[in-house]
Amino acid sequence: MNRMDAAFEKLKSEGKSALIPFITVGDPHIDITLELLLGMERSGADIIELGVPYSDPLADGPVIERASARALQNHITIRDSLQVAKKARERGASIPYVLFTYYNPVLQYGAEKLFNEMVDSEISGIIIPDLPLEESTPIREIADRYSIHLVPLVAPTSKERVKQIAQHARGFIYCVSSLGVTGVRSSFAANIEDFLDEVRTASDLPIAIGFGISNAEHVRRFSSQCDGVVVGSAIVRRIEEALPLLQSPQTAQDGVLQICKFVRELKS
Ligand SMILES: O=P(O)(O)OC[C@@H](O)[C@@H](O)c1c[nH]c2ccccc12
Repeated sequence: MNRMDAAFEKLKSEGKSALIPFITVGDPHIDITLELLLGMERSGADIIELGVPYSDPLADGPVIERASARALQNHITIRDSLQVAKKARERGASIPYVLFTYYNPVLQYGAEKLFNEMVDSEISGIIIPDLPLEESTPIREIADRYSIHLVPLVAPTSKERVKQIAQHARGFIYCVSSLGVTGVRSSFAANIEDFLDEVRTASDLPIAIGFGISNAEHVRRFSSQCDGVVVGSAIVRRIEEALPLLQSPQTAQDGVLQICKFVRELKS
């Protein structure tokens, strides 16, 4: 049983939905990432998406694009993401982590090597947004060998592909709430509840929703229908706002606490 499966099962038995924050590794510094992983867990995060910064984040809006640029100034790599996950485990972190990376860094690093090291870092899953179903078989076969979940994305436009994607899904199914790129939204696709029902009937796996979820009301709205709710840009934007605190050793902890306070609000 993968750590992620256990987390979803436990939450389901408690009638709860997973709060799944996304942060970019190394934004603004790898030591801050470590403190955020531990602090967000203490603040109610149930699963954390660890974003590997990339120079060409096609599916990302401006907030995460800027976070990737800040992290790349520190030359953050996939290896750093694996190491910070391992350090968090050594510091007592127990919630599941999902590595979030575009396909190119996976190819550069070597898929076999990556999955082998993900086991060592106790990372439970991976999301590769620009890996289409048609090209995903070799990666899924490696992932299955290491019992790591290759989590697929489905969007309202996926239509009949939802069934195909669901058949090959592992871990959970990431439902994108609306078209376009990541980023805070005030409204979602009109038929979003129908879309979620469609995904629900296509698979027994947990389903999580992401894109634009930015406050406790959004989290509450989707928690009844989804097993997980992903919040990225709204958290990353608070990291950006707290940069002056985070970038000075004397006040970094205050900055971390500010972000953790927001996570606690989302979980409330
Ligand atoms: O930032 P948002 O709107 O809260 O959406 C989550 C998103 O950040 C995270 O899951 C993610 C970051 N980059 C992505 C690219 C594609 C799909 C999902 C993502």
